[in-house]
Amino acid sequence: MATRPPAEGKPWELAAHPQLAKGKVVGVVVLDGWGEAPPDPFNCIHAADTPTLDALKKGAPERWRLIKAHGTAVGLPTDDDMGNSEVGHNALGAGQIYAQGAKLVDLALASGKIYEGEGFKYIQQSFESGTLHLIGLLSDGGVHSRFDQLQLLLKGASEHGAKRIRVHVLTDGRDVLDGSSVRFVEMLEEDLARLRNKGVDARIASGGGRMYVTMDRYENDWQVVKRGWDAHVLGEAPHKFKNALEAVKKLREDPKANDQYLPPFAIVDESGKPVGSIQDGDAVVTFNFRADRMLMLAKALEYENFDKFDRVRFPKIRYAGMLQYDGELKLPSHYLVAPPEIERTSGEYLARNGVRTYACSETVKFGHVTFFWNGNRSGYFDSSLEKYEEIPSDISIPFNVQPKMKALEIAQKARDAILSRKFDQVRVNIANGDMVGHTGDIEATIVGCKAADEAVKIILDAIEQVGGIFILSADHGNAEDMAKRDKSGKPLRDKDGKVQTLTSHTLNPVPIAIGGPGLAPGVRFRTDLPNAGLANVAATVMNLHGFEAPDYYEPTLIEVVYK
Ligand SMILES: O=C(O)[C@@H](CO)OP(=O)(O)O
Ligand SMILES: [Mn+2]
Ligand SMILES: [Mn+2]
Repeated sequence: MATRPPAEGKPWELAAHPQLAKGKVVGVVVLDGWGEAPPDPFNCIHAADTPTLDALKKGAPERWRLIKAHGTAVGLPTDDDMGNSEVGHNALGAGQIYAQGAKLVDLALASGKIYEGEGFKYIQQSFESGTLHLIGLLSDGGVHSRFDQLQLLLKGASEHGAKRIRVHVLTDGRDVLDGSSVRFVEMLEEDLARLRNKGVDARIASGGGRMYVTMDRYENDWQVVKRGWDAHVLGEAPHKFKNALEAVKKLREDPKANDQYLPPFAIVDESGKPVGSIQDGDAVVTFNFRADRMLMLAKALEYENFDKFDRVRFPKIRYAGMLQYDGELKLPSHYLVAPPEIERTSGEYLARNGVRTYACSETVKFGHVTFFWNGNRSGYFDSSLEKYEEIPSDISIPFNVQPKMKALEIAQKARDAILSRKFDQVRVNIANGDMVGHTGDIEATIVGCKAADEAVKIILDAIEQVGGIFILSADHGNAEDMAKRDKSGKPLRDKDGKVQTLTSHTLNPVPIAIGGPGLAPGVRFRTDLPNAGLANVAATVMNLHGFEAPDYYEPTLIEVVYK
């Protein structure tokens, strides 16, 4: 697994592909949360009417195959780690496999290097007289954060001088089972009790469900972050409890409540005063390693000038992210672990070789085909060649109520961009399989999958009209399996006999298909790369644009064979 590409000093100019012509319009479609699994009542993709994708599958094995989208194939610590959008789109765009945030944090904690870095030394200056606040997702999903890393950080910080620690917990239920928040809070309380026994004043101070409190992304809804700010920083929330276990248990009693959407809560003392609001002189660490859903809070914590909501108070704190979340904005400016240096992405190469790119998605996935695709870098490589367009997502409407999301609008934008002939690459992310899949609502997910298929048809028709090429794949699984299963693959049932809903991503491979009238007749998938994964896609896309990929990229999936 590379930590840096061996590219230093290499030219940016890409060699012409010996057999494939330049100048074709290439449609790049990423279906979010769209894996491949056996037919089953809990496989929403199978259950949905998806004639366009079914037709592509018939092109196997020459023009349809499966590729890996989880675990070490995308730079995660182990092959038990499910895929996710960040690592998935990073790999798709970068063409190389990088040790990702989760892995880098593991290494830094295991070696103790995390405590020697600039970021830790910076926050450490607050330990003598201030409180250390840890804010993040309470989960072992491994997508945004991991509980064992929080445990190690708590222990390490206390051993390195933190005397007063407050944890602000965001409950998950999206990367882990709904209801697991209770167990995570219990486990965290056990750890904090151990710290108290050692003389550290350590407590949970506030919290809320990740989708309703704090962890919004791509500036979809600043109110989500404001709720978090109020609870974590100001210590103000509509619900007040004496401890966090009582909080999650009580708040979950509402029949409509779930971990993802728990309302914000603050922990208060006997006199009703918050036990852990954030004050001048305190240190704050956001302990998620993944960027997208921490960036908005990072802005609120770090930017002196900020107008997204009224912060009421802007305490003078020492703030560090677990990682630096945005390499272009250099945000946060202090961080505990250096992020993967994702360089020489296909987006940058293609821009430097004159390829004109249009990228589009709706807000909730917009950064996936731009920021993540380009190696966690915001902005354009060359604004004269690129156009990124965002379609506003529905706000405050659950995705199972509006499962078609903006699939049609994205497809129409892509169609127009293709037909305009102003772009060589038209890249989209279609969100339904993932966003609706995360709700755990099977019927709605089936509707969402059908809408995604219809969107694909619009894009493929446009490619047909301009004599172009398409390449379609996905970033990880989700909608193809909505049941938690035992080792043999049988759905697990709860105590009432109901099948346990799987709201998370999966370990499944994802399909990849190529086609279109512009694809040279002899192009087919190679058969010598059975273990290929998402990182092999970038070289493939470069070939479709008529270029050879750099030699240090993961190999292309295609070959040209004249029969
Ligand atoms: O919603 C998210 O943040 C993650 C799941 O935690 O999904 P994705 O990786 O598809 O963005
Ligand atoms: Mn995704
Ligand atoms: Mn997802």
